[in-house]
Amino acid sequence: MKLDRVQLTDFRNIKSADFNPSRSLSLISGKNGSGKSSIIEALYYLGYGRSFRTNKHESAIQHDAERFSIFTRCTDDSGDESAVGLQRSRHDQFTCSINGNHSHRLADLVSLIPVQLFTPQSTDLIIGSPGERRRFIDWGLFHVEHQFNLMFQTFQKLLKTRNTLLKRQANIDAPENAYWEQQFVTVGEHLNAQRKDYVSRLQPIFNAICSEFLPEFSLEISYYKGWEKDASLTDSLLRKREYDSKVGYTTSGPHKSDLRFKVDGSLAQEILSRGQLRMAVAALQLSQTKLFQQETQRKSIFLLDDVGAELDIDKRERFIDGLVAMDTQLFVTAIEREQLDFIDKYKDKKLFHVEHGHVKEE
Ligand SMILES: Nc1ncnc2c1ncn2[C@@H]1O[C@H](COP(=O)(O)OP(=O)(O)OP(=O)(O)O)[C@@H](O)[C@H]1O
Repeated sequence: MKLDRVQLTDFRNIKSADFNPSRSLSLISGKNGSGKSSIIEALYYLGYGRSFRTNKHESAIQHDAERFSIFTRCTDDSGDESAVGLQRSRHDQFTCSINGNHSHRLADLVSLIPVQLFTPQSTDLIIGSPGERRRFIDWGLFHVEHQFNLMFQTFQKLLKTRNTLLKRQANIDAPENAYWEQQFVTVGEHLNAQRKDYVSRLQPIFNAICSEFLPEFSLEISYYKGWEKDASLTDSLLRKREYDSKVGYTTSGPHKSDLRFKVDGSLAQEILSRGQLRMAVAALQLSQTKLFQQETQRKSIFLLDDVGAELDIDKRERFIDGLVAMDTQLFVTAIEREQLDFIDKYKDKKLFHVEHGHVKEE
């Protein structure tokens, strides 16, 4: 997917912007508070239907405006053109429009435009909560496995049902409840198998990229399924039944799965510096981009916010080289162009300057 034109209206401090990004690399520079991250946030909305900075859509609507809108003309990987729009008002639910057809289904938008993001907070992928890492794996599965979203939504519903039964102290073995338990196990084992398989496909790519990005360390990534290693989910649920009833929720299952990063047997966050952790995250994201391309023959859109704050100059260059070589459409923000002085070597690039919410091509 490539975005050919982007139009923003009443998004944060951007009253109105209309620009044609490069199909390869767009550098967006400007002073603090000029609106660079707002552009990245708006593009992220196209890929996720939400912000990465806030859960409140209202915060992204320009003060005094009723709604924001984000519109793009894009070309997919088979050369078909689409017009995609998204609006959020202070009151409505989510609505998007794809080639004139309106939809309230987030999945319609999200499956169309695959977007990845790297920001100063990206180390959370390693040091943050397991939920961050599950979302990372699930992004890959969502874009690769057609039925993944349906299965994931079904699992969430089954988990909710099981937790409700546990809270009510219901007898899980009663015939009317045993059905739900069985469904939970079937879908849960399936979800686990897909995640495990995804991580095993990602591992060799990650190892190869890490040996280039962090050659001084041997970084290993492993998958924890969310319950005891050698047990089936049925056995684990049975073993924890009494405890789960006491606490009122399910303590084992794929909703507890995680990724673990280790360097010589120790947790990566105990060994690596902050900059090295960022490189590990960059390697992880590059691996995911590569796997996504290999398995779908599609290209993703990559957003790199405030790259100067994240990585030193050769790491920045290596990361951007990797993304450009994979033909992702890349949007990079920096306070000053000099933070990316190596950028001159890229042929197909565009430079944009942002000032008080106005975007101008240089
Ligand atoms: N809802 C809103 N309406 C109008 N302006 C807003 C809104 N939300 C944030 N702003 C303002 O938008 C401006 C742009 O913020 P943004 O985070 O995009 O800046 P930036 O260029 O990325 O800055 P930095 O380099 O400091 O990260 C800020 O001055 C912020 O106060």
